[in-house]
Amino acid sequence: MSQLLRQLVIDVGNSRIKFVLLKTVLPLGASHQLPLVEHALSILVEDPLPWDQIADWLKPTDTRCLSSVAGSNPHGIKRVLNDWPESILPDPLEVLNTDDFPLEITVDEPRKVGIDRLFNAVAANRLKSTSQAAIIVDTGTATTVDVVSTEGCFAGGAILPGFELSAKSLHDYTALLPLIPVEDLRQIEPVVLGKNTTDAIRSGLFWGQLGAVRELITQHTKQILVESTSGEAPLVLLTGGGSALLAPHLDESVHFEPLLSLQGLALVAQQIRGIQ
Ligand SMILES: Nc1ncnc2c1ncn2[C@@H]1O[C@H](COP(=O)(O)OP(=O)(O)O)[C@@H](O)[C@H]1O
Ligand SMILES: CC(C)(COP(=O)(O)O)[C@@H](O)C(=O)NCCC(=O)O
Ligand SMILES: [K+]
Repeated sequence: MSQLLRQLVIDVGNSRIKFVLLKTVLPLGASHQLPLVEHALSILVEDPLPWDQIADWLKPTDTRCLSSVAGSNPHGIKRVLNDWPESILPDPLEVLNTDDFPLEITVDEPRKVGIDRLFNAVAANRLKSTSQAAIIVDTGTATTVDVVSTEGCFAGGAILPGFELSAKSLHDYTALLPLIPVEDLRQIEPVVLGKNTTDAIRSGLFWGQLGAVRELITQHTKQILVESTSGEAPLVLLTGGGSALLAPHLDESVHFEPLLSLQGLALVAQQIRGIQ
């Protein structure tokens, strides 16, 4: 008989905290599936925590619900845990660390890799075929462009400033450049040839980030194909808070999965519980 597993997962990043309620139908069927998103919201790290709204997500059912908290921002995680409303949200509460789950990590210092990058790799392993590598673009505070090997190992990648961080550093480290809100990039596609300071910054932020991501995908793909025995093109996944801006401009073969690391976190919690 099939059973429904609900999971509340919370990913605490450097800019935003993401809250997602996911459901998985057990036993797991086709392997190429991620937990399904029922509800999602994100707040700035300093905003009040939206516990009442999350409790409302859980009200309509009495299905069991696992909750997990993790992310790349230890200070933010502490705030979430200290504020945890035990009376309205379900225990048990799992707080995941890099050591908590099985994923081969072939980099110099595995323990130093951001856990959000590893959750992406776990989710990518669910989506890719066993003869294929994966490239994951995650546009958050930092943008990461990472590689998962054909064998499913987190193999490393590249880290660069994301949209908002780039905008902020142009303003903070120059005398004359204004702060450009990232919302400006969402509203209209920036012109390439900026005729004033603001348009020139918008152009650099948008087309520069897009160009960097494209080039890193190209370089990773080249390397993957050199090392590959199957010759299969990698699965390219796009995620993170800024991913909707890039999605329309990337190749159609790129898979847009805006909540990939939260789904990866849910999969890891399932593994730890022996649910899969
Ligand atoms: N609601 C939003 N309004 C404006 N920008 C957003 C929003 N959500 C995400 N972003 C963009 O995404 C980035 C944050 O993405 P996210 O993946 O949540 O980052 P992190 O995990 O580092 O907190 C911001 O820097 C911003 O560029
Ligand atoms: C690269 C990151 C800052 C990305 O975090 P985010 O932008 O999602 O908040 C984070 O994964 C991190 O702090 N990593 C530690 C260093 C590493 O991954 O090698
Ligand atoms: K991230």
